[in-house]
Amino acid sequence: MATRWGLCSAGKISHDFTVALKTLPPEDHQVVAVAARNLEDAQEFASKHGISRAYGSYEELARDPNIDVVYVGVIHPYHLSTCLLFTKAKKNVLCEKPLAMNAKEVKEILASAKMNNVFFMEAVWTRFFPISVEIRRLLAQGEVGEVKMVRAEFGSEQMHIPRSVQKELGGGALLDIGIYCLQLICMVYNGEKPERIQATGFCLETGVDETVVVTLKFSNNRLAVFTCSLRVQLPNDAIIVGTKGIIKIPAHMWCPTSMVVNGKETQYPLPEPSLPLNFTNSTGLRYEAEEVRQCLLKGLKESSVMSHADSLLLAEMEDEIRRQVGIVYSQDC
Ligand SMILES: NC(=O)C1=CN([C@@H]2O[C@H](COP(=O)(O)OP(=O)(O)OC[C@H]3O[C@@H](n4cnc5c(N)ncnc54)[C@H](OP(=O)(O)O)[C@@H]3O)[C@@H](O)[C@H]2O)C=CC1
Ligand SMILES: O=C(O)[C@H](O)[C@H](O)[C@H](O)CO
Repeated sequence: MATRWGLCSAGKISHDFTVALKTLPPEDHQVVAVAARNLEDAQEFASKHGISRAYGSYEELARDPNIDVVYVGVIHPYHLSTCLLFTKAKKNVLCEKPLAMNAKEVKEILASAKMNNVFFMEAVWTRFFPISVEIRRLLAQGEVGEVKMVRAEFGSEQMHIPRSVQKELGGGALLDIGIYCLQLICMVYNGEKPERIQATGFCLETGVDETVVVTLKFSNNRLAVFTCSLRVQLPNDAIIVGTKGIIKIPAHMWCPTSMVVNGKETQYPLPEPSLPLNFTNSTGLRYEAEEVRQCLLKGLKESSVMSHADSLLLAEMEDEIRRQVGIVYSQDC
């Protein structure tokens, strides 16, 4: 039976997610409903994508009994309220990254998911790409020895995008794109808490971070460094250096289609989209969707690849980095 998806928002990433689902077998994944703040937006989205039900409020989606899982694609200041709405309505949820504005909100969401006994996952889509699966296999089998250094970058010019730069819309490089570097580091170091985090950077006049550089020290003198920026395009690659070898992830490290292991490159092409996409390589959103389906089929409440503990660790590290750089959201007060 197909997994029946309901979409919360008719925005840009909801469009890409829907296009990505269409690259999977229709007997496995169906979008059956979309909800937006305005009914006209939901209806327009539904007609563009051939979705049967359109709602003019998120509450109506929460009341729809014929949905297996809700995809939350609203901007991040609204992740807390929407996730609580759906978990309390006993809906399984896949919520876009970052899961929330801070660790306090993340804890509230995860507690509600647990209390209501629903599946819940932060949509860190990178973790489900075939390259990420292969990296985890290579690391587990010791192919590059003990990892001593991870370096990652994500910088792109986003000064014209309101939600990237305005504080009340959840702007800031770290939460929007730095999170991809941080999640890679956490994945490689197996969810270990760093012994030390040192962050430096600066804010825009709006009070959100434009560019941040972070170094992290883990046990046994293992290091990581990452840069994120809303101002400049960076090489946007990543490298994992072990005592016996090197894994390189060329751009775009957050949605990779090629990898170089000890000098040997392998390509992992993505399926072509049926409609133009808003973001780079978005048909790769299919892999996280399939992970959700597999978890639901097994009756799991969380994914072992992007667990609740992984989301909390990310949020706590983001809080610490923001504390050092001086980025404060209204949600922190
Ligand atoms: N995994 C990935 O590759 C990507 C993930 N993302 C994540 O997805 C989320 C949405 O990003 P994106 O789609 O680009 O954002 P959009 O600007 O397209 O907004 C998404 C939706 O959020 C709601 N929204 C927007 N502004 C407001 C507001 N001022 N007040 C209340 N609700 C608002 C709207 O919902 P409605 O339709 O109901 O009106 C809107 O459609 C972010 O959290 C982002 O981090 C974004 C891009 C790529
Ligand atoms: O998750 C992402 O990839 C980012 O949110 C977007 O791609 C970025 O903000 C460009 O708008």
